[in-house]
Amino acid sequence: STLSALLMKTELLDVQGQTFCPSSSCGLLQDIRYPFRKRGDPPGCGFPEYELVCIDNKAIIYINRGKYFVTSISYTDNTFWVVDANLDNSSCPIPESSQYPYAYGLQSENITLLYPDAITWAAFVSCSELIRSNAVSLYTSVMYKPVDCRSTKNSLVYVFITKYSPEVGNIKPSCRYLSMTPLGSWHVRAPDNASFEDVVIFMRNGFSVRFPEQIEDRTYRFIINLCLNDSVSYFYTQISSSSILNQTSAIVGMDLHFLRCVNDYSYRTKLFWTAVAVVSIMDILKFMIVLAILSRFVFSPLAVFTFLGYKYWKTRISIDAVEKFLQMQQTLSPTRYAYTDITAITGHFREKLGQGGYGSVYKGALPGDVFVAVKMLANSCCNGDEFCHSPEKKEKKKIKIPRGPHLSASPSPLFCSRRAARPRRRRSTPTSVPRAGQPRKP
Ligand SMILES: Nc1ncnc2c1ncn2[C@@H]1O[C@H](COP(=O)(O)OP(=O)(O)OP(=O)(O)O)[C@@H](O)[C@H]1O
Repeated sequence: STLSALLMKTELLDVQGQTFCPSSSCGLLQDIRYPFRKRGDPPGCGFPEYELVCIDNKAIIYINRGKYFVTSISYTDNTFWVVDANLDNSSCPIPESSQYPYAYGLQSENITLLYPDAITWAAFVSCSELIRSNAVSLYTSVMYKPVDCRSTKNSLVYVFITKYSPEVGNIKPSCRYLSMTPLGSWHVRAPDNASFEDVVIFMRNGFSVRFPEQIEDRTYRFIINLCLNDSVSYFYTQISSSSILNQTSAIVGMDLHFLRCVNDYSYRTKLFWTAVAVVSIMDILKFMIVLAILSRFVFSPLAVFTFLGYKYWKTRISIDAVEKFLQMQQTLSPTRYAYTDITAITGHFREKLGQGGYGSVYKGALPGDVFVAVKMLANSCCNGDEFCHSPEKKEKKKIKIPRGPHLSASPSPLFCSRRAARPRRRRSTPTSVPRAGQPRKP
């Protein structure tokens, strides 16, 4: 069903309006298709030898200029059943064939395609002498059965059954050949002693014709070449189309087109399924090759570029973090304040927060209500060296640990590092500060 869907899809994709060889019917005869063709079908449909003409709901085929009705077709057995169209409706019909006696089957020099599937044949002869008893031919025994309804005084008509190869060359010297016809099929054979009445029944039923093997080989090559050309031209047509849909469907459509073509000419035969298998394998190979090419030239570079991009992005992020940090540090750089500023910031040293080793710490407020602690050096022994040395060290230390919690600490404009070279810190006690609460000018 999937395949049918694909084939139907291909039908939809066929924008060229190309005509394939759909099966047709004629009267009761349904599903007429490859290797048959109907008169008027496009060239390439079926074979000329298998051309059928539908007249009055009857499918007619010409075999060696003989006209026959096709009554049934068996695509599984590669046979079809025909009845002589010139057989009259009288009770005394004989084949009207004016053809040369069949050397073998129905073939002639020009026609090598159609072979009867019948084993038994009826041969009609006209003799100048009475044949009294069963005659024995050179190779096989044949029984001459009189056809009284066709005989005259000077021409006595007989019929005899022969197998495989008609015994035309071995008829009696007093007899001349009239006509012959195959009877039945491989399975349905006329008995050796069949009477004329029996032969009439057989003739009205017709005989089976098969598709010979050698045509299939020739046919296979023909079909494959035809369908390859067809699908290639389909591909170029699609590629040169202005529609993107058509262009993208060119590659897949080409395969489906090919399969559909083979199916039309060789409906679900061994050839068709072989073509399906070959096309499937080719498609898998094509897919793998395309995948390998894409991996080599697209996916691999893409993965490398993605990785490099990711690395670059990560680096940018960390650089941005450092830049941000450094910018923040600019606001922490030491600022010189006048004493009047300090008094304004601390509100005239209104609120003392504590006492350190070097001086008292007061609460202050910078513009924008930023609260700071202000230490007033009251007990410096080192001329403010602490203010000069410690900030650099502090900066470096901070860069190494950019996300430390101290970054968000409120800035202290008068910040004094404990790492500054100074004497071992003394515990701050009120008694150790000589002028606690009386800050001197910094
Ligand atoms: N930001 C602040 N907020 C509130 N109080 C503070 C603040 N900074 C300092 N103090 C008070 O001031 C006192 C002295 O602080 P400081 O940092 O000067 O101590 P220290 O390190 O012992 O001094 P030094 O470095 O001069 O030896 C603290 O004990 C604390 O009570």
